Amino acid sequence: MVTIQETELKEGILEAIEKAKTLSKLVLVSEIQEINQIDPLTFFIAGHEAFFGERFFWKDPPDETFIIGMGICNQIQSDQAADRFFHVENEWKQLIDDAIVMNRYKTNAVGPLMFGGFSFDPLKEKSKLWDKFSDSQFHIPTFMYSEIEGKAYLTTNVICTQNDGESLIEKLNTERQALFTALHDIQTKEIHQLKEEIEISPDEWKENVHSIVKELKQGSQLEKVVLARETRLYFDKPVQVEMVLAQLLEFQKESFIFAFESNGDCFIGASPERLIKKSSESLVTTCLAGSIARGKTEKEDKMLGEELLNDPKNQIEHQFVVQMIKEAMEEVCEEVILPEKTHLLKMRDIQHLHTPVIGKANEDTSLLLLVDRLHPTPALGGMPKQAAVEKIRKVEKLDRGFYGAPLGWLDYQGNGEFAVSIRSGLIQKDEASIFAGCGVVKDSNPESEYIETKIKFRPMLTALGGINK
Ligand SMILES: C=C(O[C@H]1C=CC=C(C(=O)O)[C@@H]1O)C(=O)O
Ligand SMILES: [Mg+2]
Repeated sequence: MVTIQETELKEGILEAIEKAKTLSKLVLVSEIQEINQIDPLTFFIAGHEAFFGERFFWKDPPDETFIIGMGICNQIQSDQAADRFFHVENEWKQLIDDAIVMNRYKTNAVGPLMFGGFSFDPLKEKSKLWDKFSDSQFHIPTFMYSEIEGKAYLTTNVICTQNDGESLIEKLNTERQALFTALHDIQTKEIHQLKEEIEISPDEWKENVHSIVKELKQGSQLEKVVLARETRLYFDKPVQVEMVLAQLLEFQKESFIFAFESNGDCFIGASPERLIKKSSESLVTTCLAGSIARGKTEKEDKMLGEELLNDPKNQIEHQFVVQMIKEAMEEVCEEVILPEKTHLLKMRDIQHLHTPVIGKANEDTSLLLLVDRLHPTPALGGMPKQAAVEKIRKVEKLDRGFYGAPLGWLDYQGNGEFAVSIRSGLIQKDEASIFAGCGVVKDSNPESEYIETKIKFRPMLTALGGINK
């Protein structure tokens, strides 16, 4: 049980109400305390009754950072396409500029933090699929459990207005107590079963790959276009997000694992791809493109890895990403370091060509500025960026929504991390959509690319119960 330091939070709230009166605006109060570790998934499950639809879950690949949010204390959302990254950053700054933060810890990812992301392309014609999400959507949680390098913290955030009074403190305390009581009363529920799996227009997708290959060969300005597709799944009862998360945590340990609930739907996945991480001035990003299956034996797996490393088509696909990310990083960094040789990154179902890139950011470089500069990398868009995005907008049947786009967190000190939200799906009660795409270059073959997307569906399909483990 956490001991709640009521007095500190109370003082903060009373101060914030006064400040709200003086400034005639909302004031955010944030209290942070170190607590005993709680299993992150258990904390997420504990919010099922009281905070369903208002939760998020985040884990990074080395298991250094777990962030679980409950309740929406405030949100930043918009469907505005122009300058959307700048717009979100501005709103965030305005909120935290006047915030009262009671933080004695020198740790990232505690205190005021917003979690969320952006759609892949705000100019794509909208379908019903993503009507529960805005093009830019971030939640500032009421309660947040952060586990950072083995230490655990609880943040409590509250927005105060000039009309609030002491009853706000009582309400918050009751909610917080209920959440911690629920930790000891986790009930197992009957698991959903997959009834039907429908690939959306696979032949049309292959036709699209074929046409793009033809265009690339004819010497258009385009050099690479990533094409994605969808599989729709039907279940016998509502999908239990918690069970899917448990599966992802068990089988996709090398990935970012995320869940983001919004208005009853849940965007969830296990992505191996980091877009950008910022901790003070230190930056880390990843070039990830070029894929092959895992082998059934160690020997076969090694052989496949070697084949991938030496395959010209996959190397070209990968090098477009390296080229673009290197350029982007050089614009905003004092120094950029990347290995000379491409590495392999192996997950349970797939292996990729991988080039990690690190840099030291110039002083005025913000995380969202970097997200803006990098999204979409040629691992999800293509080369050149603008022409590829326009091509995808025109020919792709899928409304990508949040798939393939930046998803992650930003704290009040400017630190944070965004993944590229691939190997993901959208859960909608007793239905779900899962997404997968492929980098199409001159030497692509529609059938092989199709098989590659089949492999990329596997992490989500397994987690949803569609493939026996
Ligand atoms: C677009 C996806 O993967 C990207 C990331 C790694 C490898 C890729 C590839 O080899 O095509 C893709 O560029 C996806 O998983 O949906
Ligand atoms: Mg590929």
